[in-house]
Amino acid sequence: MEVEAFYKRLPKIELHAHINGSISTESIEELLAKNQEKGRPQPDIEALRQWKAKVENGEQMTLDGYREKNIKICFDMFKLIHQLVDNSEAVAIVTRNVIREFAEDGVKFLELRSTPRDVPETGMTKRSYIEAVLSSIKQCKEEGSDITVRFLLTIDRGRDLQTAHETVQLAREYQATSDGVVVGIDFSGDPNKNDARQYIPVLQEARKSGLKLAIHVAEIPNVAENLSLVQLPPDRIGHGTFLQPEVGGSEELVETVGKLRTPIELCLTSNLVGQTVKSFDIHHFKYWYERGHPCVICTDDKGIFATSLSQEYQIAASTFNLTREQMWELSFGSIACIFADDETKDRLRNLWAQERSKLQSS
Ligand SMILES: CNc1ncnc2c1ncn2[C@@H]1O[C@H](COP(=O)(O)O)[C@@H](O)[C@H]1O
Ligand SMILES: [Zn+2]
Repeated sequence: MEVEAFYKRLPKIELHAHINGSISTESIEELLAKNQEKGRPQPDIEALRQWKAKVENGEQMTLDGYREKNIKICFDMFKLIHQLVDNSEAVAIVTRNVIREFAEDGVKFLELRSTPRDVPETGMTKRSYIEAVLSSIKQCKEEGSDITVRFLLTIDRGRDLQTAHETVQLAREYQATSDGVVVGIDFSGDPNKNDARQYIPVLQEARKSGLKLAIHVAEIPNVAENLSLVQLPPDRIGHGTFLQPEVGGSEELVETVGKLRTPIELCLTSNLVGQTVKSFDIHHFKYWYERGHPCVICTDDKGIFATSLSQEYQIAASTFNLTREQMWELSFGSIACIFADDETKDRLRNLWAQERSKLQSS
């Protein structure tokens, strides 16, 4: 079987996908058409179009030494997307499309994450935002999509503590009423903003309520901050780019994460385009994978980085010379890292076994 077809057919787990960062070009067009139809003002997203065109052509990847700049541009892109996704209907459309796109790419279990926003001009509240996401997850389930979806509410480190606290309150509320769909908290946002340590009590409070914690750690170097975050400890680490001493982390960071065996969500293209990693061959995936540490390959923002999960698997396999068998094990091993009960994990493991025999016979 062709490489591309193999990685698409391989059953996969996606655990690190920001809803708005995952927006496809088709969704952008759909939202613009909707605005037109309803006579709503169109946001100026020319810079977003240009960025997407460049990333699709691989142009952003050739930049060197532009870490701060590229990461900064990513956050400017999120602002533009947020201008377009400024009402509950748009949130529902993007979520529905993102789920369908991941399902189409062979993802069988998906944890989405998103920052609840209110936009008074359109009447969107944080609650209607969350409900729009939940309604699309429900709709996809009712349509019989071959994918299980869970939802994490995002605390944006660029916003204040009060907002973070409110997000935890909302997560608690929906954890109790969403039929098991809301399972935890994602801590993310511009890593250059604020001191993450101030959010630790709020994150601890979330954990006390039984919410799982997926925390962006070491997206940029900062030993003191990152040490406090890994010592929480989170249930999963996002990125973990600067944990090792060789890249500006520390022995203590590596030892702590290694001892706790905190799974790491690794997003190769995201780090390359964001320029926190200079080339695929030196991506920290290699370090953690070779140590036998729990590693999960993820996309982060497939819309902003013009990628797909099957493409990320393909990149990891070709960069590090991994066999299809090893990639299979990587995908299978990711089941252990999902935020779900043992019954769900067992169901997925059975599904993987079925898919394996189908793949072998084709
Ligand atoms: C590039 N690496 C990253 N590092 C940190 N935070 C990121 C991120 N990529 C995305 N986000 C976070 O997700 C939001 C967009 O999705 P939602 O509107 O929440 O669905 C961004 O505004 C940012 O806060
Ligand atoms: Zn992320």
